[in-house]
Order: sequence, then C-alpha cells, then structure tokens
Amino acid sequence: MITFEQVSKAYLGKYAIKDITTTLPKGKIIGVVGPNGTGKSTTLKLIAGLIRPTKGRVTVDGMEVDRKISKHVTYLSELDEYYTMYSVMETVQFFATQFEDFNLSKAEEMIQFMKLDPNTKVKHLSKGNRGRLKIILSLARDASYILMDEPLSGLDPMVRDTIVKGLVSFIDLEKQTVLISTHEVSEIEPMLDYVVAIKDNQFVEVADVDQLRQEEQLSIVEWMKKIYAS
Ligand SMILES: Nc1ncnc2c1ncn2[C@@H]1O[C@H](COP(=O)(O)OP(=O)(O)OP(=O)(O)O)[C@@H](O)[C@H]1O
Repeated sequence: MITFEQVSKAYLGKYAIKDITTTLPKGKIIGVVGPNGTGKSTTLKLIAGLIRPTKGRVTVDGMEVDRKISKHVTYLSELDEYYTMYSVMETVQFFATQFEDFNLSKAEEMIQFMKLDPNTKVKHLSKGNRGRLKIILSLARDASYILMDEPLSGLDPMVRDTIVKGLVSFIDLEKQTVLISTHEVSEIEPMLDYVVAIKDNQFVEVADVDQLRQEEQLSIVEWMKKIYAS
C-alpha cells in the first residue's frame, strides 16, 4: 500500500503536486496519467525515494520512503542507465549481482519474449530495443512495487501492443503492484485496474476501471477528455 499524507512537491517555488492525501492499493496495475509536465514523473520519483517531498510524507507498506526503499521498489526511468560496453546478457547478469530479488531466469525468458539477441552490446541496440531491455531489467526483479516511467516511449507503435500483453504476463499481482506513467493512455488502457490523473497539482482517481466502463460507459481516454476539458 502506498500512502501520500499531505504531500507537496515544489521545484524552485512552483508546485508540481500540492497537498495530496491518498492511499493507492496493492496488487493493481495503476496508470499515472496526464499531459506533459503535470507531475507524473515527480509522483513516481517520490514513491521511489529519488526525490523528497517539500512537505508531507510518502509511505510504502508503512515504511517512510527514503533511498533505502529501492529494496522493495524498482524504478524504470526515462533515462538510460547502464554500461553500453556490456552485452544484453552481461547487463542482466550485472543487475542480478546488484539486486537480491533479481530473477535471472525470468530475465532470460523476457529476453526471448522481447526477441533481443543476448550477445548484442547495449551500445549497438536501437532505441526501441534499449526500451525493451529497460522493461526487462525492471520487471525481472521480484520487487513488491514496480514503477515504470513512460515504458513505451521510443518503442515502435507496431510492437507496443505485443509488449503490453507481455508485460501483463510477467507481473504477479498476488505479490506485485505496478505504477505506469504515460501520456499515451490508449495503449496501456486494457491493462489498467486503477487510474490516477493529475490535474491542477491534484490527483483525480478512478478506483475501478471496469466499473467506469460498465456504469458510465466511458473508456479511460474518454474520462480523461472530460476531466481535462473542465
Ligand atoms: N528537477 C526539476 N527542476 C525544476 N523543475 C522541475 C524539475 N523536475 C520537474 N520539474 C517541473 O515540475 C513539473 C512536473 O514535472 P514532471 O516531470 O513530474 O511532469 P510529467 O508529467 O512527468 O511530464 P512529462 O510527461 O513531460 O514527462 C513540470 O512543470 C516540470 O517542469
């Protein structure tokens, strides 16, 4: 369970998010959505302990978040952060030495699923294939919380659908909670259980995406259009 207690984050005196109090459930795939610059990355980084709130408290399973939370939380950033001299397999093996919960056989399975050549050096991978490698590195950890900041950026629209389906099959919702930030909601919509949209520094939440579809006959994309139009 992730809680925000009166959390604000300001950069140079300007708020990205302001006075948020909420609880995000466990065992769900949660979309963090909104237009550019609304605070999606900020929200994920606060949960990952990469930045500190200006005010308030963020907790994960009752633990106040600081950098040590990375034992329980994996964060896939928008940036590349690996050694380009390593091959795909060497990178995966290196990560296995860094994280106790890294599941090497799951990583190998995902390399096959993503159709990556394990022997290719990272510096020779296309942008899309680096994107695939990043997804593998974050999902191969048996961490309780998986945070993915724009995981589909740089990936060919033709393969996104397959990758999204693959992502779901590698997540164990009995033990894991996933937060995915994106402004390309339509592509991940089928996998989402719960949605946090950020508008005017506040969270607007949909606790049950199926209910939204059944009772209000709205897709998330349609719901977002309504929110951001008002
Ligand atoms: N390190 C920083 N220094 C100053 N301002 C920042 C910093 N990081 C983020 N911001 C500002 O905070 C606001 C929220 O940024 P954030 O990156 O969280 O948004 P986002 O929704 O993830 O955007 P995008 O979709 O473009 O990635 C923006 O106005 C951004 O310019």
